[in-house]
Amino acid sequence: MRYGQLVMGPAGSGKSTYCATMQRHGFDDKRLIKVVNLDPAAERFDYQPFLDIRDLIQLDDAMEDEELHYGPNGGLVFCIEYLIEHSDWLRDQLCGVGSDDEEDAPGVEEPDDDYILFDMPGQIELYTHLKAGHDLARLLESWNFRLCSVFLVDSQFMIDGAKFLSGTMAALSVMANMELPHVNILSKMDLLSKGHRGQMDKFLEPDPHALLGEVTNESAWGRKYRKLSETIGMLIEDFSLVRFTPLNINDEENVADLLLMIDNVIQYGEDADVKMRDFDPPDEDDANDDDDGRYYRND
Ligand SMILES: Nc1nc2c(ncn2[C@@H]2O[C@H](COP(=O)(O)OP(=O)(O)OP(=O)(O)O)[C@@H](O)[C@H]2O)c(=O)[nH]1
Ligand SMILES: [Mg+2]
Repeated sequence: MRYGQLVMGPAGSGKSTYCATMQRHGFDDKRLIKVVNLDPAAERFDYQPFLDIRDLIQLDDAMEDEELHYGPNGGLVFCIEYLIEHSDWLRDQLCGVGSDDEEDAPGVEEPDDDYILFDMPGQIELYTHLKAGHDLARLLESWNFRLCSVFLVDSQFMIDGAKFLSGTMAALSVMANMELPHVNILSKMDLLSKGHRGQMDKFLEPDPHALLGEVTNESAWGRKYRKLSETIGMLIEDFSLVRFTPLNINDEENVADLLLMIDNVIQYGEDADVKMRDFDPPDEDDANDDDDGRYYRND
């Protein structure tokens, strides 16, 4: 089985830093977490990429091409579409050259629990409404990846009601478009002042009505479109659609908890063998033993 996180979010929200942090955390924990760079415009990152889209196509290729003449934004979208059109390249790199997973060819060895983070570009429309992000997720799933969308939003942009709503709507669009289990992260918590950190608490278990009160009283626009804002608030609340998990990359416990949460979402580790051990027969009145006198342990 393969496990993957598609790490998405607006430009500069901390995606590459998140990948580097998780890889380092895994390393300390003797756990191999690979990172694939899918940002054709990336210049530097602090992780060891297992695979790099720039070996297939670079942003400059799309921008300098005589016929294409893309600007940086269209160029980026072109590169991801190009990657999907050349999915053989990606599959060979991810699953081994000549691998034929789609047909479940006999003799192809499945790697044990491959765990891969995909560091995506900050071109948010790739995930909110274009087909490219959605298609990439389906491709990976067809190669036996169990995936989770990880959507990062910079916590500094989420400190008032209006910004929170707009970040929430972006997260909702990604959820709807990607059709994957989804985790939202408030990144860069270490940069928030103490005061702002306190303010942030109300967004972690959001009460859309309270937030909307704040939004709708703020401006003439807010008052005029009060009903619309209220309906959006109800949508968020009724479906419990959006939750954010804060991340301070300097707090190891925070990093470990977040990774565990995502592991649970993609059911990583649940297929591990259940090991049985014999213990001395427990006391007669010990209520915790199993019928056959054995304890079960999953380690
Ligand atoms: N203090 C602090 N800085 C951060 C954190 N995450 C990212 N940064 C900084 O924010 C800037 C952008 O971070 P990246 O990780 O490159 O963000 P990105 O989302 O990969 O950016 P793009 O790929 O350009 O969209 C860099 O200067 C990082 O050092 C964080 O958790 N704490
Ligand atoms: Mg990046």
